[in-house]
Amino acid sequence: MIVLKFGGTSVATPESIASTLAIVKATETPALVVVSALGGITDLLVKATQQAAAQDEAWRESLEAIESRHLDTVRGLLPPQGQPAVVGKVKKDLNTLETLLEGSFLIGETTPKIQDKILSYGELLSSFIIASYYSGQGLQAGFRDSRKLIRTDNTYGNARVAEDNTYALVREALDGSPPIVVLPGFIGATPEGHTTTLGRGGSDYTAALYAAATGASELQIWTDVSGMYTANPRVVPQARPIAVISYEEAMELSHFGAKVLYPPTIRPVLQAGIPLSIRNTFDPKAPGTRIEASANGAGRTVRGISYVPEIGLLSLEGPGMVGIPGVSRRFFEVLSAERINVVLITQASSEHSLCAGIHEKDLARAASALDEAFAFERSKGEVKPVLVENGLSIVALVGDQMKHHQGLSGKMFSALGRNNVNIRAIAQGASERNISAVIASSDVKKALNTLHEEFFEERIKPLNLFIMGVGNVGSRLLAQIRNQQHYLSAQHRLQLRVVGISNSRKMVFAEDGLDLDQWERLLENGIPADPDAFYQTVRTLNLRNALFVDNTASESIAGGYARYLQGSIAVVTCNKIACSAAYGEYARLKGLARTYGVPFLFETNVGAGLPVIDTLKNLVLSGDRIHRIQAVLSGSLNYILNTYTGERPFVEIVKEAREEGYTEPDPRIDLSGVDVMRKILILARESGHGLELDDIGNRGFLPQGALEAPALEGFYEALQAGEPHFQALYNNATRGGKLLRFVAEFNAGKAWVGLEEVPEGHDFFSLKGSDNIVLFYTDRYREQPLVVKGAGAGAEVTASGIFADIIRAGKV
Ligand SMILES: NC(=O)c1ccc[n+]([C@@H]2O[C@H](COP(=O)([O-])OP(=O)(O)OC[C@H]3O[C@@H](n4cnc5c(N)ncnc54)[C@H](O)[C@@H]3O)[C@@H](O)[C@H]2O)c1
Ligand SMILES: N[C@@H](CCO)C(=O)O
Repeated sequence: MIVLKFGGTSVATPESIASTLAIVKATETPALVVVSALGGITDLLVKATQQAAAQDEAWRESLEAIESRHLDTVRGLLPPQGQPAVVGKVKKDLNTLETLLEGSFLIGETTPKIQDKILSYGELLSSFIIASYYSGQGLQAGFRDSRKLIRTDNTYGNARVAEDNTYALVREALDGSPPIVVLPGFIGATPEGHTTTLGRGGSDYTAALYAAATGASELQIWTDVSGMYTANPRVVPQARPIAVISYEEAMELSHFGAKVLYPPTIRPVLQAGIPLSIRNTFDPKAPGTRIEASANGAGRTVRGISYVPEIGLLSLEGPGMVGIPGVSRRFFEVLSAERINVVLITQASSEHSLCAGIHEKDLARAASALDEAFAFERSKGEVKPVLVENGLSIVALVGDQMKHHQGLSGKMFSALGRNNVNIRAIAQGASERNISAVIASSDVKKALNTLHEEFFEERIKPLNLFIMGVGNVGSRLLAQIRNQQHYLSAQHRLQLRVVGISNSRKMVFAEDGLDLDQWERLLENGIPADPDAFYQTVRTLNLRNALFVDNTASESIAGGYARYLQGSIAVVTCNKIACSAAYGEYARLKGLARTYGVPFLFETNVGAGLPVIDTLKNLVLSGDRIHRIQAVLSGSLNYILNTYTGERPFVEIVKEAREEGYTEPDPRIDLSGVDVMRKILILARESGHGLELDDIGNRGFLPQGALEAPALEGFYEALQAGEPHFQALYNNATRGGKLLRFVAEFNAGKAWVGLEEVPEGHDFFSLKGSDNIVLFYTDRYREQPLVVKGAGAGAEVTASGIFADIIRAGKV
């Protein structure tokens, strides 16, 4: 014997009922098929009853809707010649239903007993129609009325089943029945024959009773999802069905949104050791979830993640609670007297406070009852008024095997912490089957996805990027990300999603990631740019593994890093302003990154894509000490000084460097030496020296007045006018066989930058194009420095340096 149960969604339409036929045809026989009312009918029956009891004439419309749903179903399923007999019986039942509703309407009330009778027609009609349909399709199928088989007490609405009595009746009644018997779920009857209903999850319970009574080989619950999922798939799209789960785990997980099963109802089959599976009527090939009395040892430690929304916390606190027996008893007695369900309890061993999580709707009632009960202690200052917090939810890891593994709660809380999810309360019972955390409801989506990723997704980790600045560097970065997306997800399990983009005019967001083939068009059609609104959107979207990338040269954007870091959002930047601002600001940002455990990376601040800062960090981390740094750190100046021979005007070459993307957006920052000052300052700071920009000497080489011009055009004119000055500099150097280099030096705690003539054989002499070079002299590299050399400017190499920082941040 096998028992199949089809829920309301599986029998909602003629098409879905046809799907059940295919499943029943393929199943072994003998089989019992338990069905719910056609989807939506029970709600309509409840509505009609309430309307009738309220003497609202609209009950007739509800009844008409009920009638037409059933008659349409008959017409949709049965051939014309088979319809009259079935329609006749359906109409007869509908007439009785009408009489019952009419009665309620006339008296102006209903009772639980009448309500049960009315509700029973949902299942009675569906099972009869389906049995008729099956037999018309060549199955040897019959119908039995569950009211004759399931014996209950008279607790109408939630009747208790006399199981032994029921089992005997079932065995007797089914003896000699056809291979397939269709039965209504949810209903039973008292010994006197009065109709009753079985309460929440009633049809599952009916099916479990039939399976236990007949000693079935399996109970299959057919629904519209492919089993119990690792998390609610509506919140966590990557959630997947759990293959095998224990009864206890199913109980714990049953809290989660999509209520596939109400586990208490399946107790009879588990007691009888009958396996149960949850299957999808609309995807019958999917294996679904198998629930076993004990699935110990099989599969993972964490079986699923559940959550309970709309939770409030009550905290009772005060010095008068310490060491006084009976406080918690009174606390819970008050809640119990108010019939308030307690969902979660915590008390610290200091005994100074007691905290309970309850459903939000009960919060105000609970608080006033508790305040009243502890009024005396409050008046003496022994306890404080009850603290009430709402807007909370519980997220929980569930798994029988968790108790055998240390480190799971550590992993859970650090994953949540990394993503800025604040934990308000924690509970873990000694069974260790469930670790629960109370968090803000606004964090639930992020928390569930984070935990799912941590415990179930060995596959792909998403990185959610918010990119500010899409000029030379930013646009190259987007192109590189687009080209590399596939490789990263295939080879490194990283899914890069660009969720937000802004330039100084427009910004655009897409939670699932912008299409990088058309980001220009999307941005152009975006909303007006506003860095504060950008930040607010990042916070509102509240995505895990979020990264803010700054490709601007803007001071105000750099001024916003702190708020991102405080929100546990990593910051990657090629903008040098923050790290070369006042030392206090630099140190504050690094401190925030440490405090919030989130990366703050700026490798491209020095040497563009070259690994200069990373090399320096590794030297310092491994205990080396930096004595001296000698470097050429300006790609644009090196390009200009390498290209200038006195033949073409100096200013023309400056403009060329700008067009090549070597200079800052404002080339005066390069030509004045400020860019190089910033870079050597950052290297000095990373070496452990708290220098300020003003401490750095600058032997500039521009003609007088060039930097005083208020606008770029005036600056270019001054360079033009200063051509003889540049020629003289060039000639002086080359006359002695030397070359001009703009160098930077840090030595014994001091730093300076300036133009120098370097002779042949010098490390800087052969430096080509826009190359940079950095020589580190340290404890370990005393005579022969550690050298980093290569292209030190250009949008492409800079973008690749930012990209490397993004990956570094993503792998943390
Ligand atoms: N070019 C290089 O070789 C190189 C190397 C290392 C670092 N960098 C740094 O890269 C950064 C960008 O350089 P670029 O050449 O791409 O500049 P760019 O002028 O081409 O692009 C700057 C981008 O930032 C946007 N922007 C500016 N101010 C903004 C604001 N307040 N709000 C929003 N968006 C704003 C602009 O609209 C533009 O999209 C600079 O900080 C520079 O120091 C460049
Ligand atoms: N403008 C910078 C870009 C790299 O930071 C330079 O010329 O080196």
